[in-house]
Amino acid sequence: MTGPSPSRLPAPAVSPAIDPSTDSHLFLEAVTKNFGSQAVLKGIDLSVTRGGTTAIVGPSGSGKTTLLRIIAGFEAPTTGRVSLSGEAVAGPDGWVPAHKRSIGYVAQDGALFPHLTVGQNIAFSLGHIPRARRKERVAELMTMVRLDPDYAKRRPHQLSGGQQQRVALARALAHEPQLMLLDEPFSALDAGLRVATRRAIAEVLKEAGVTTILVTHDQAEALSFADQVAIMRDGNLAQVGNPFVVYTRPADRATAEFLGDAVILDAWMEGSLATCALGAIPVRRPPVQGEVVIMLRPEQIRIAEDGPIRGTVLDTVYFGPETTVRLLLPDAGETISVRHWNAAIARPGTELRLRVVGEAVAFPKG
Ligand SMILES: Nc1ncnc2c1ncn2[C@@H]1O[C@H](COP(=O)(O)OP(=O)(O)OP(=O)(O)O)[C@@H](O)[C@H]1O
Repeated sequence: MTGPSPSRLPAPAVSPAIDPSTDSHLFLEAVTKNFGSQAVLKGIDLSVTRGGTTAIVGPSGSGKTTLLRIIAGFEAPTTGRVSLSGEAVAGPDGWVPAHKRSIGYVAQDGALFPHLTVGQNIAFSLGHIPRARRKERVAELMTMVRLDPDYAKRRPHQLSGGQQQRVALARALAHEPQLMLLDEPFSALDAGLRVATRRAIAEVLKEAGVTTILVTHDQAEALSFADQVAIMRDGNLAQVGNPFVVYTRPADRATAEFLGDAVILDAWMEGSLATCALGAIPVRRPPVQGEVVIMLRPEQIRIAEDGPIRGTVLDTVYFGPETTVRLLLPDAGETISVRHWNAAIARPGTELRLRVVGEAVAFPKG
Protein backbone atom coordinates (compact mmCIF):
# COMPACT_ATOMS: atom_id res chain seq x y z
CA MET A 1 0.00 0.00 0.00
CA THR A 2 1.41 3.39 -0.88
CA GLY A 3 0.86 6.23 1.55
CA PRO A 4 -0.47 9.55 0.30
CA SER A 5 2.36 11.84 -0.69
CA PRO A 6 1.77 15.56 -0.16
CA SER A 7 1.83 16.12 -3.92
CA ARG A 8 -1.18 13.83 -4.33
CA LEU A 9 -3.35 15.81 -1.96
CA PRO A 10 -6.02 17.84 -3.73
CA ALA A 11 -5.35 21.53 -3.99
CA PRO A 12 -7.54 23.57 -1.63
CA ALA A 13 -10.80 24.42 -3.38
CA VAL A 14 -10.60 28.07 -2.47
CA SER A 15 -7.13 29.38 -1.92
CA PRO A 16 -6.95 31.62 1.12
CA ALA A 17 -5.40 34.49 -0.81
CA ILE A 18 -6.29 34.71 -4.48
CA ASP A 19 -4.17 37.08 -6.51
CA PRO A 20 -6.25 39.52 -8.51
CA SER A 21 -5.20 38.56 -12.03
CA THR A 22 -4.67 41.33 -14.54
CA ASP A 23 -8.06 40.66 -16.16
CA SER A 24 -9.87 40.38 -12.82
CA HIS A 25 -12.89 42.66 -12.89
CA LEU A 26 -14.31 41.99 -9.46
CA PHE A 27 -12.17 40.94 -6.55
CA LEU A 28 -13.45 40.05 -3.08
CA GLU A 29 -11.04 39.53 -0.25
CA ALA A 30 -12.04 38.01 3.11
CA VAL A 31 -15.48 39.62 2.98
CA THR A 32 -17.61 39.10 6.07
CA LYS A 33 -21.07 40.36 6.97
CA ASN A 34 -22.79 40.21 10.33
CA PHE A 35 -26.40 41.15 10.94
CA GLY A 36 -26.46 41.71 14.70
CA SER A 37 -24.96 38.58 16.20
CA GLN A 38 -25.60 36.49 13.06
CA ALA A 39 -22.52 35.91 10.87
CA VAL A 40 -24.05 35.68 7.39
CA LEU A 41 -20.81 35.85 5.37
CA LYS A 42 -17.74 34.34 6.99
CA GLY A 43 -14.79 35.29 4.79
CA ILE A 44 -15.45 35.25 1.06
CA ASP A 45 -12.57 35.30 -1.43
CA LEU A 46 -13.65 35.49 -5.06
CA SER A 47 -12.14 36.71 -8.30
CA VAL A 48 -14.33 37.31 -11.35
CA THR A 49 -12.73 37.68 -14.77
CA ARG A 50 -13.69 40.61 -16.99
CA GLY A 51 -16.42 39.55 -19.40
CA GLY A 52 -16.85 36.23 -17.58
CA THR A 53 -19.99 34.66 -16.18
CA THR A 54 -20.03 33.50 -12.56
CA ALA A 55 -22.90 31.72 -10.86
CA ILE A 56 -23.20 31.85 -7.09
CA VAL A 57 -25.26 28.85 -6.12
CA GLY A 58 -26.27 27.58 -2.71
CA PRO A 59 -29.17 26.60 -0.52
CA SER A 60 -31.66 29.13 0.77
CA GLY A 61 -30.21 31.29 3.53
CA SER A 62 -26.57 30.55 2.66
CA GLY A 63 -25.85 34.26 2.06
CA LYS A 64 -26.02 34.59 -1.76
CA THR A 65 -28.21 37.68 -1.91
CA THR A 66 -26.25 39.35 0.87
CA LEU A 67 -23.06 38.84 -1.13
CA LEU A 68 -24.68 40.24 -4.27
CA ARG A 69 -25.94 43.28 -2.36
CA ILE A 70 -22.42 43.92 -1.03
CA ILE A 71 -21.03 43.76 -4.57
CA ALA A 72 -23.75 46.15 -5.74
CA GLY A 73 -23.04 48.58 -2.91
CA PHE A 74 -26.47 48.24 -1.25
CA GLU A 75 -24.76 46.88 1.87
CA ALA A 76 -21.27 47.42 3.29
CA PRO A 77 -19.18 44.43 4.37
CA THR A 78 -18.44 44.13 8.09
CA THR A 79 -14.79 43.37 7.26
CA GLY A 80 -12.89 42.62 4.06
CA ARG A 81 -12.45 44.35 0.73
CA VAL A 82 -14.29 44.63 -2.58
CA SER A 83 -12.47 45.98 -5.66
CA LEU A 84 -13.76 46.69 -9.14
CA SER A 85 -11.18 46.97 -11.92
CA GLY A 86 -8.48 47.35 -9.28
CA GLU A 87 -10.27 50.18 -7.45
CA ALA A 88 -11.35 49.64 -3.83
CA VAL A 89 -15.13 50.15 -3.69
CA ALA A 90 -15.79 48.77 -0.20
CA GLY A 91 -13.60 48.11 2.82
CA PRO A 92 -10.91 50.00 4.69
CA ASP A 93 -9.39 51.49 1.50
CA GLY A 94 -12.44 53.30 0.22
CA TRP A 95 -16.14 53.39 -0.49
CA VAL A 96 -17.83 53.95 -3.82
CA PRO A 97 -21.64 54.28 -3.67
CA ALA A 98 -23.87 51.93 -5.66
CA HIS A 99 -24.75 54.40 -8.42
CA LYS A 100 -21.06 55.02 -9.19
CA ARG A 101 -20.05 51.36 -9.53
CA SER A 102 -21.21 50.83 -13.15
CA ILE A 103 -23.32 47.91 -12.06
CA GLY A 104 -26.69 46.73 -13.37
CA TYR A 105 -29.05 44.74 -11.15
CA VAL A 106 -31.95 42.51 -12.19
CA ALA A 107 -34.09 41.23 -9.33
CA GLN A 108 -36.13 38.04 -9.11
CA ASP A 109 -39.40 39.63 -10.19
CA GLY A 110 -37.84 42.19 -12.54
CA ALA A 111 -39.27 44.98 -10.37
CA LEU A 112 -40.75 46.86 -13.35
CA PHE A 113 -42.90 49.92 -12.66
CA PRO A 114 -46.44 48.67 -13.40
CA HIS A 115 -47.88 52.12 -14.14
CA LEU A 116 -45.25 52.91 -16.81
CA THR A 117 -45.11 51.46 -20.32
CA VAL A 118 -42.30 49.12 -21.29
CA GLY A 119 -40.61 51.99 -23.16
CA GLN A 120 -40.89 54.30 -20.15
CA ASN A 121 -39.52 51.58 -17.88
CA ILE A 122 -36.43 51.24 -20.05
CA ALA A 123 -36.10 55.01 -20.60
CA PHE A 124 -36.11 55.43 -16.81
CA SER A 125 -32.40 54.61 -16.83
CA LEU A 126 -31.64 56.86 -19.83
CA GLY A 127 -31.48 60.16 -17.97
CA HIS A 128 -27.88 60.57 -19.13
CA ILE A 129 -28.72 60.84 -22.85
CA PRO A 130 -30.59 63.67 -24.65
CA ARG A 131 -34.39 63.30 -24.66
CA ALA A 132 -34.55 63.25 -28.47
CA ARG A 133 -32.26 60.19 -28.60
CA ARG A 134 -34.08 58.19 -25.93
CA LYS A 135 -36.80 56.65 -28.10
CA GLU A 136 -34.22 55.37 -30.55
CA ARG A 137 -32.07 54.03 -27.71
CA VAL A 138 -35.09 52.24 -26.16
CA ALA A 139 -35.68 50.53 -29.53
CA GLU A 140 -31.99 49.56 -29.72
CA LEU A 141 -32.07 48.09 -26.23
CA MET A 142 -35.28 46.18 -26.97
CA THR A 143 -33.75 44.72 -30.11
CA MET A 144 -30.68 43.81 -28.12
CA VAL A 145 -32.73 41.76 -25.63
CA ARG A 146 -34.70 40.19 -28.55
CA LEU A 147 -37.96 42.05 -27.85
CA ASP A 148 -40.11 43.52 -30.61
CA PRO A 149 -39.77 47.35 -30.25
CA ASP A 150 -43.55 47.59 -30.83
CA TYR A 151 -43.98 46.28 -27.29
CA ALA A 152 -42.64 49.63 -26.02
CA LYS A 153 -46.21 50.93 -25.81
CA ARG A 154 -47.47 48.02 -23.70
CA ARG A 155 -47.63 47.86 -19.94
CA PRO A 156 -45.57 45.18 -18.15
CA HIS A 157 -48.65 43.06 -17.31
CA GLN A 158 -49.35 42.72 -21.04
CA LEU A 159 -46.10 40.77 -21.48
CA SER A 160 -45.18 37.21 -20.49
CA GLY A 161 -42.92 36.61 -17.49
CA GLY A 162 -39.94 35.94 -19.76
CA GLN A 163 -40.57 39.10 -21.78
CA GLN A 164 -40.83 41.12 -18.56
CA GLN A 165 -37.44 39.80 -17.47
CA ARG A 166 -35.98 40.94 -20.79
CA VAL A 167 -37.42 44.41 -20.20
CA ALA A 168 -35.80 44.39 -16.77
CA LEU A 169 -32.51 43.41 -18.42
CA ALA A 170 -32.88 46.14 -21.08
CA ARG A 171 -33.49 48.68 -18.30
CA ALA A 172 -30.44 47.42 -16.41
CA LEU A 173 -28.34 47.58 -19.61
CA ALA A 174 -29.49 51.12 -20.42
CA HIS A 175 -26.76 52.86 -18.48
CA GLU A 176 -24.16 50.52 -20.02
CA PRO A 177 -22.92 48.81 -16.86
CA GLN A 178 -19.66 46.89 -16.90
CA LEU A 179 -20.96 44.37 -14.36
CA MET A 180 -24.44 42.82 -14.34
CA LEU A 181 -25.85 41.23 -11.20
CA LEU A 182 -28.75 38.84 -11.70
CA ASP A 183 -30.57 37.78 -8.52
CA GLU A 184 -32.57 34.64 -9.35
CA PRO A 185 -34.08 36.39 -12.39
CA PHE A 186 -35.52 33.21 -13.88
CA SER A 187 -37.02 31.60 -10.79
CA ALA A 188 -40.58 32.86 -11.36
CA LEU A 189 -40.66 31.48 -14.93
CA ASP A 190 -41.97 28.06 -15.87
CA ALA A 191 -39.47 25.42 -16.99
CA GLY A 192 -39.55 25.94 -20.77
CA LEU A 193 -39.58 29.72 -20.66
CA ARG A 194 -36.86 29.65 -18.07
CA VAL A 195 -34.41 27.81 -20.32
CA ALA A 196 -35.21 30.04 -23.31
CA THR A 197 -34.98 33.28 -21.31
CA ARG A 198 -31.78 32.16 -19.63
CA ARG A 199 -30.20 31.38 -22.99
CA ALA A 200 -31.34 34.68 -24.53
CA ILE A 201 -30.08 36.72 -21.58
CA ALA A 202 -26.74 34.87 -21.51
CA GLU A 203 -26.27 35.59 -25.23
CA VAL A 204 -27.10 39.28 -24.85
CA LEU A 205 -24.68 39.73 -21.98
CA LYS A 206 -21.91 37.83 -23.72
CA GLU A 207 -22.34 39.87 -26.92
CA ALA A 208 -22.23 43.07 -24.88
CA GLY A 209 -19.08 41.84 -23.09
CA VAL A 210 -20.65 42.55 -19.69
CA THR A 211 -19.20 40.67 -16.71
CA THR A 212 -22.10 38.79 -15.17
CA ILE A 213 -22.85 37.32 -11.76
CA LEU A 214 -25.93 35.16 -11.40
CA VAL A 215 -27.32 34.14 -8.04
CA THR A 216 -29.41 31.01 -8.09
CA HIS A 217 -30.34 28.07 -5.90
CA ASP A 218 -30.77 25.90 -9.00
CA GLN A 219 -27.61 23.91 -9.65
CA ALA A 220 -28.54 23.01 -13.24
CA GLU A 221 -29.00 26.70 -13.97
CA ALA A 222 -25.60 27.51 -12.45
CA LEU A 223 -23.82 24.74 -14.36
CA SER A 224 -25.38 25.67 -17.70
CA PHE A 225 -25.14 29.46 -17.42
CA ALA A 226 -21.72 30.18 -16.03
CA ASP A 227 -18.07 29.66 -16.86
CA GLN A 228 -17.27 29.84 -13.13
CA VAL A 229 -19.46 28.36 -10.41
CA ALA A 230 -19.09 29.37 -6.75
CA ILE A 231 -20.89 27.08 -4.32
CA MET A 232 -21.98 28.84 -1.17
CA ARG A 233 -22.75 27.05 2.03
CA ASP A 234 -23.46 28.60 5.38
CA GLY A 235 -21.70 31.88 4.64
CA ASN A 236 -18.59 30.33 3.04
CA LEU A 237 -17.64 29.42 -0.50
CA ALA A 238 -17.28 25.65 -0.41
CA GLN A 239 -15.73 25.52 -3.90
CA VAL A 240 -15.07 27.76 -6.88
CA GLY A 241 -14.31 26.35 -10.30
CA ASN A 242 -15.51 25.75 -13.80
CA PRO A 243 -18.81 23.85 -14.10
CA PHE A 244 -17.23 20.60 -15.27
CA VAL A 245 -14.70 20.56 -12.45
CA VAL A 246 -17.14 21.32 -9.64
CA TYR A 247 -19.62 18.73 -10.92
CA THR A 248 -17.13 15.94 -11.57
CA ARG A 249 -14.66 16.75 -8.78
CA PRO A 250 -16.62 18.34 -5.94
CA ALA A 251 -14.54 19.43 -2.97
CA ASP A 252 -16.63 17.61 -0.39
CA ARG A 253 -19.63 15.36 -0.02
CA ALA A 254 -22.12 18.16 0.68
CA THR A 255 -21.04 19.96 -2.51
CA ALA A 256 -21.29 16.71 -4.46
CA GLU A 257 -24.85 16.15 -3.24
CA PHE A 258 -25.88 19.75 -3.76
CA LEU A 259 -24.72 19.85 -7.39
CA GLY A 260 -26.66 16.80 -8.56
CA ASP A 261 -27.55 13.19 -7.83
CA ALA A 262 -24.64 11.38 -6.27
CA VAL A 263 -23.99 7.70 -5.60
CA ILE A 264 -22.11 7.61 -2.30
CA LEU A 265 -20.47 4.37 -1.20
CA ASP A 266 -18.14 3.28 1.59
CA ALA A 267 -14.81 2.19 0.15
CA TRP A 268 -11.27 1.17 1.01
CA MET A 269 -8.61 3.28 -0.69
CA GLU A 270 -5.35 1.62 -1.64
CA GLY A 271 -3.03 3.49 -3.97
CA SER A 272 -5.33 4.99 -6.55
CA LEU A 273 -8.02 2.27 -6.43
CA ALA A 274 -11.09 2.36 -4.20
CA THR A 275 -12.66 -1.01 -3.48
CA CYS A 276 -16.39 -0.75 -2.87
CA ALA A 277 -19.70 -2.48 -3.61
CA LEU A 278 -19.13 -1.73 -7.32
CA GLY A 279 -15.65 -3.29 -7.42
CA ALA A 280 -12.30 -1.51 -7.67
CA ILE A 281 -12.74 1.99 -9.06
CA PRO A 282 -9.95 4.39 -10.00
CA VAL A 283 -9.83 7.61 -8.00
CA ARG A 284 -7.99 10.71 -9.09
CA ARG A 285 -5.87 12.23 -6.34
CA PRO A 286 -7.17 10.28 -3.33
CA PRO A 287 -7.12 12.55 -0.27
CA VAL A 288 -6.27 9.71 2.16
CA GLN A 289 -5.71 5.97 2.14
CA GLY A 290 -7.82 3.39 3.97
CA GLU A 291 -11.43 4.13 4.90
CA VAL A 292 -13.11 6.66 2.59
CA VAL A 293 -16.45 7.37 0.99
CA ILE A 294 -16.50 7.63 -2.77
CA MET A 295 -18.84 9.53 -5.05
CA LEU A 296 -19.96 8.61 -8.55
CA ARG A 297 -22.54 10.39 -10.67
CA PRO A 298 -25.43 8.05 -11.61
CA GLU A 299 -24.60 8.45 -15.32
CA GLN A 300 -21.23 6.80 -14.63
CA ILE A 301 -22.95 3.52 -13.82
CA ARG A 302 -24.02 1.90 -17.07
CA ILE A 303 -26.34 -1.01 -17.61
CA ALA A 304 -24.33 -3.41 -19.81
CA GLU A 305 -24.97 -7.09 -20.61
CA ASP A 306 -21.34 -7.99 -20.00
CA GLY A 307 -20.96 -5.75 -16.93
CA PRO A 308 -19.12 -7.33 -13.99
CA ILE A 309 -21.53 -6.18 -11.25
CA ARG A 310 -24.95 -7.67 -10.47
CA GLY A 311 -27.85 -5.46 -9.42
CA THR A 312 -31.49 -6.33 -8.69
CA VAL A 313 -34.11 -3.72 -9.58
CA LEU A 314 -36.00 -2.47 -6.54
CA ASP A 315 -38.10 0.23 -8.22
CA THR A 316 -38.02 2.88 -10.93
CA VAL A 317 -39.06 6.50 -11.33
CA TYR A 318 -39.94 7.65 -14.83
CA PHE A 319 -38.87 11.18 -15.88
CA GLY A 320 -39.58 11.12 -19.61
CA PRO A 321 -36.17 11.18 -21.28
CA GLU A 322 -34.74 9.17 -18.41
CA THR A 323 -35.72 6.65 -15.79
CA THR A 324 -34.07 6.43 -12.40
CA VAL A 325 -33.57 2.78 -11.46
CA ARG A 326 -32.95 1.88 -7.82
CA LEU A 327 -30.91 -1.28 -7.53
CA LEU A 328 -29.86 -3.59 -4.73
CA LEU A 329 -26.29 -4.86 -5.11
CA PRO A 330 -26.82 -8.36 -3.67
CA ASP A 331 -23.12 -9.13 -3.28
CA ALA A 332 -22.58 -6.05 -1.10
CA GLY A 333 -26.05 -5.45 0.36
CA GLU A 334 -25.97 -1.78 -0.77
CA THR A 335 -28.57 0.19 -2.72
CA ILE A 336 -27.68 2.57 -5.55
CA SER A 337 -29.55 4.59 -8.19
CA VAL A 338 -28.63 4.69 -11.87
CA ARG A 339 -30.26 6.33 -14.87
CA HIS A 340 -31.32 4.79 -18.14
CA TRP A 341 -33.09 6.11 -21.21
CA ASN A 342 -35.20 2.98 -21.69
CA ALA A 343 -37.95 2.80 -19.07
CA ALA A 344 -38.92 -0.71 -20.23
CA ILE A 345 -35.56 -2.20 -19.33
CA ALA A 346 -36.21 -2.59 -15.65
CA ARG A 347 -39.10 -4.19 -13.83
CA PRO A 348 -38.77 -4.71 -10.08
CA GLY A 349 -36.98 -8.01 -9.43
CA THR A 350 -35.07 -8.03 -12.75
CA GLU A 351 -31.38 -8.72 -12.46
CA LEU A 352 -29.18 -6.33 -14.44
CA ARG A 353 -25.47 -6.19 -15.12
CA LEU A 354 -23.58 -2.97 -14.47
CA ARG A 355 -20.33 -1.37 -15.43
CA VAL A 356 -18.71 1.76 -13.94
CA VAL A 357 -17.11 4.26 -16.31
CA GLY A 358 -14.62 6.96 -15.39
CA GLU A 359 -13.16 7.84 -12.04
CA ALA A 360 -14.72 8.24 -8.61
CA VAL A 361 -14.02 11.06 -6.18
CA ALA A 362 -12.99 10.02 -2.67
CA PHE A 363 -13.62 11.93 0.54
CA PRO A 364 -12.24 11.17 3.98
CA LYS A 365 -14.83 9.25 5.97
CA GLY A 366 -16.73 11.08 8.70
N1 LIG B 1 -30.96 43.01 6.31
C1 LIG B 1 -30.87 41.90 7.03
N2 LIG B 1 -31.00 41.93 8.37
C2 LIG B 1 -30.89 40.82 9.13
N3 LIG B 1 -30.67 39.58 8.61
C3 LIG B 1 -30.55 39.47 7.29
C4 LIG B 1 -30.65 40.62 6.42
N4 LIG B 1 -30.48 40.20 5.14
C5 LIG B 1 -30.28 38.85 5.19
N5 LIG B 1 -30.33 38.42 6.48
C6 LIG B 1 -30.14 37.03 6.93
O1 LIG B 1 -28.96 36.54 6.32
C7 LIG B 1 -29.09 35.16 5.97
C8 LIG B 1 -28.73 34.97 4.50
O2 LIG B 1 -29.70 35.62 3.70
P1 LIG B 1 -29.55 35.75 2.12
O3 LIG B 1 -30.78 36.43 1.61
O4 LIG B 1 -28.25 36.37 1.79
O5 LIG B 1 -29.53 34.22 1.70
P2 LIG B 1 -29.75 33.56 0.28
O6 LIG B 1 -28.70 32.52 0.15
O7 LIG B 1 -29.79 34.61 -0.78
O8 LIG B 1 -31.16 32.90 0.46
P3 LIG B 1 -32.37 32.72 -0.59
O9 LIG B 1 -31.88 31.74 -1.61
O10 LIG B 1 -33.45 32.16 0.29
O11 LIG B 1 -32.68 34.08 -1.14
C9 LIG B 1 -30.52 34.78 6.33
O12 LIG B 1 -30.53 34.12 7.56
C10 LIG B 1 -31.24 36.11 6.42
O13 LIG B 1 -32.29 36.04 7.32
